[in-house]
Order: sequence, then structure tokens, then C-alpha cells
Amino acid sequence: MAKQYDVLFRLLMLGDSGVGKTCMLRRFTESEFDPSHISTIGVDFKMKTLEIDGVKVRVQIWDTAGQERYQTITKQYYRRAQGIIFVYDITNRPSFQHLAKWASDVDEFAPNMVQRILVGNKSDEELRRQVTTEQGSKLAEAYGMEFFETSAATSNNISESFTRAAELVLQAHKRDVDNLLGSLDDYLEKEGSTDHTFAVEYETAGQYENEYCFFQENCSNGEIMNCLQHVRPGSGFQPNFTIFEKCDVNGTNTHPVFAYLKDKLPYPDDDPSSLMQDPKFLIWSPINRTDVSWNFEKFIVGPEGEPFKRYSKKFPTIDIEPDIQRLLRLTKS
Ligand SMILES: Nc1nc2c(ncn2[C@@H]2O[C@H](COP(=O)(O)OP(=O)(O)OP(=O)(O)O)[C@@H](O)[C@H]2O)c(=O)[nH]1
Repeated sequence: MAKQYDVLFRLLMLGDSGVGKTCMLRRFTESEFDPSHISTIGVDFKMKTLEIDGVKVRVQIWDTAGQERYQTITKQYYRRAQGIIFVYDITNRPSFQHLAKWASDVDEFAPNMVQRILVGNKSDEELRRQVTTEQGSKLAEAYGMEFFETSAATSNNISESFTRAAELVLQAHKRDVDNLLGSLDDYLEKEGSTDHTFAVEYETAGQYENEYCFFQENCSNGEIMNCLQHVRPGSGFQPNFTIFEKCDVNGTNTHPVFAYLKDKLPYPDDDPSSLMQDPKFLIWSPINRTDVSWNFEKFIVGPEGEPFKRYSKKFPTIDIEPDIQRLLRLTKS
């Protein structure tokens, strides 16, 4: 598989509802501006590839809902961000005053290394301005952030601000980038790609007839195909995709693909705290906080090899479908 980028970073946009986060993101990724305001529900994201200092940086930009009622959901995304773009609306003073709260949430929930910039959006609305450029710039200085005034309507400083956020993240992770593991593609390339092995243990979701196939087999490698064909789902079932051998996902022999997945997604999204309830089931060593919990956690990986989400053993497999659909749409777009 040809490598499309060198590194993948996640940026998160935070700020009150209506400040223009979605419009900024659309302007940056699709060069479009839609004057209607449809509040984001939970989180959404878009991707863009930038070339910075000769490095192809794929940025996954998460657009969060500013509305209070979604904060429990959106806070779960903080810990996975490498960069934060705080946005306020220059025509709305309260959105500027609330930055203190957004910043303190980030201090609490985001990783220490997270890079931040401050953006005052709607700079085209000079006549309705309630926050001066100087006030914005002073606040940014106080927080040690770079500052931009932007307009999603005219495109002013949109590209500059997103690119700067990505540059800061790249600089902060320079050492990692130099020893780059990069993407899942790299691993597969290193491992000899198609004829090498990696795990398959999926959960039964009763969807054999549908587009996705999830299944669970406890038998040995040699028996898997027979089980599928004759037992579950049976009736001569033939998968139309490659099934790899089983492999270790925890312990000293952890397969590099799973080491990578666990590194990028250390905890299940829906249940970050629990690992294994009963230590007598821990049959591998060494035990690590990010280990895959029995039985069964799920990972999904995006169209370009980026680990997208990890689901706990309690998360119903059937409920992964909306995320799969979303990623498939992304592949087609
Ligand atoms: N004049 C002007 N209006 C803008 C600009 N950016 C966004 N808007 C308008 O502001 C409103 C809200 O924009 P959104 O992008 O939906 O706001 P949001 O921050 O994503 O809101 P939530 O999803 O609720 O958090 C829309 O009516 C936009 O048309 C801008 O740069 N200039």
C-alpha cells in the first residue's frame, strides 16, 4: 500500500456554540462557507494533508459541539489531541470570557504536551466587534499561545491558523517524528505485508449476511476456515476478505500491529478506566495498563491506516456500524 503521509496528528477545535468552528473547518478543508448554523452534535471531524518542512502531515481535525450538553462526550476527545484550537467570536464578548473555562478543561483533560493556539473568528464583522484585537492578543500572550483573527466568511487567516497549529505539533513531536513509526502502513510494510500474519478475534454480531462480518472463534488456526464454512455461520460461507492467523495482542510477544494500536489508542473510548475485572484471567506477562481486555475489545482503523477508535468489551459490536459507515464515506469522498 503506498504511503500517503508521514505523520498523523489530531487537532481539536474548542469554543462556545456559534463562534464558527464548523465554518472554519469547512473553509479550510473544502474551501466552502455556509452561513447557516447547524449546531454540531457531539463531535465531527475532517482530514487534510499538509506539507510542512518536507514532512507530509495528515491532520485529523475534530470539530466539537460548543453546547454545554455535549461536554461529557467532547471531553473524552481531549486526551487524544496533540493540538487545540481555541475559538471565540470577536462579535460575542461572552464567548471570549468563556475561554478561561475551555482552557481550564484542557489543563485538566488534555495531555501536557498539547499545543494550543487562540483564534478570534468573524473578523469580517468589524462593525459588530465586541473584543478588540489587542484584548485577544493579550489573552493569548497570558496563556503563552499564538493568536490569529480569522474569518471563515472571507477565508482570512484560516489556512494560516490551522497550518500553524499543525506546525507547532510537528515541532513538539519532532523527536518522535525523527524515529517515526508513522502509520499502520509502515508496520505492514516492515512486516512483509500481505503474507504476514496478524490477529483475528472478532465478536459475533449475527451480521454474516450483511456488509460487515464480525465473528469469534476459539479454535486453532487450521480450524477457522472449517468453522466458518460448516458451523458458524455455516452453509458453505466463504469470506470475501483475507483472514489472518491469530497472534498475541498482549504480553512479550505482542504483535507490532497491536503494539501500535494500543499506543495510539491506549483505552477504549467508551470505557477508559476498566481493564480486567478479575486478575486470575490475566494469563500473559508483562501486564500493561493499555492491554486489550478479555473478551472482546474492538479496534477500528480508518481508510488511511490511522487508528480511529477502540471499543470496550461491553460496547455492542452492532453499534460500531455508524462509525464504519462514517469512515467508508470518508474513503469515498
Ligand atoms: N460573518 C461571519 N459569520 C460566521 C463566520 N464563521 C461562522 N459564521 C456564522 O456563525 C454561525 C455559527 O457557525 P458554526 O460554524 O456553525 O458555529 P460552531 O462554533 O461550529 O457552533 P456549534 O457547532 O454549535 O458549536 C453560522 O451562522 C455561520 O454562518 C465568519 O467568519 N464570519
